[in-house]
Amino acid sequence: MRTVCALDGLRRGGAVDKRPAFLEVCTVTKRYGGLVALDACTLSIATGGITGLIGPNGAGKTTLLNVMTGLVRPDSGTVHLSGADITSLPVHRFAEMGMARTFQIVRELGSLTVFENLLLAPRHQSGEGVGAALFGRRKWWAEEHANAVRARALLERIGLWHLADQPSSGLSGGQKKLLDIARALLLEPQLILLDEPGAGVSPPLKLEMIRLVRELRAEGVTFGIVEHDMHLIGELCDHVHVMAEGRLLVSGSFEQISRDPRVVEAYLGAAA
Ligand SMILES: Nc1ncnc2c1ncn2[C@@H]1O[C@H](COP(=O)(O)OP(=O)(O)OP(=O)(O)O)[C@@H](O)[C@H]1O
Repeated sequence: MRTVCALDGLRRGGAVDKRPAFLEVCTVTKRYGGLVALDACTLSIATGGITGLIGPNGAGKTTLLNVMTGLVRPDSGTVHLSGADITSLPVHRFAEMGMARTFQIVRELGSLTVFENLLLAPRHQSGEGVGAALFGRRKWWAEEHANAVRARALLERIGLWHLADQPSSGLSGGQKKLLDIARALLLEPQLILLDEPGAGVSPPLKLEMIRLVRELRAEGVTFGIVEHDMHLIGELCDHVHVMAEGRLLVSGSFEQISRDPRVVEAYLGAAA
């Protein structure tokens, strides 16, 4: 697989990830009025790895995730998946291309049970148009059965099967985050982008999350993780990009970026 855009990280110092890129953003700029949320940002997520995206508040991490998943269109620059330019694709095509994501704040589906939440999550399946209703009923039932089996298997995997019939509004913050990952997994993605998976999650469930992400990576899933929890980043990520003011500041292993004075300065500057 070729790398599409020249890696600015080389010029910025730190260690460049030499593995093939699964997802690349090339000189992406996004403005909100006079505010530059992303400023010619270039970085990549390596195939089969767990890449961390960190940076102080307002650095542009969530905006970048939104651009990567088609929710926000960049003013300029491109997004490439396995070398193909996907910048202008409609948002639903991103899932078909093998991408799924979770959100910083889990969408509330309060009155549904935990199991229903998974059954009603978007997934790849046959259309439900008139043609499908007339000719595809048997196939539709087979798919619904397979979906239920899969939903159960996923709930067992994330340790929430015993809560399947409970309203999802009663779940803890961490359980909701795990359920959101399970919803993403229904798409059978090759790449999952997690937006602050550790926020509001208790230490035992954080361990559960670490175990799940490692297990999925071993099965071949690629991850991109936006996170403020440095313990989670250190435990999971084989490569970390540090963003500041809409740009890539420095990249490297967790150990490398932890001792980089520019990283310390970016965080202290934001706190000042
Ligand atoms: N829809 C929007 N309209 C206007 N400004 C926005 C919008 N989305 C983001 N911004 C601004 O863009 C900048 C980058 O925001 P973004 O949420 O991407 O940062 P972040 O690194 O994810 O921050 P945090 O760690 O606090 O979540 C911020 O100054 C933010 O206020």
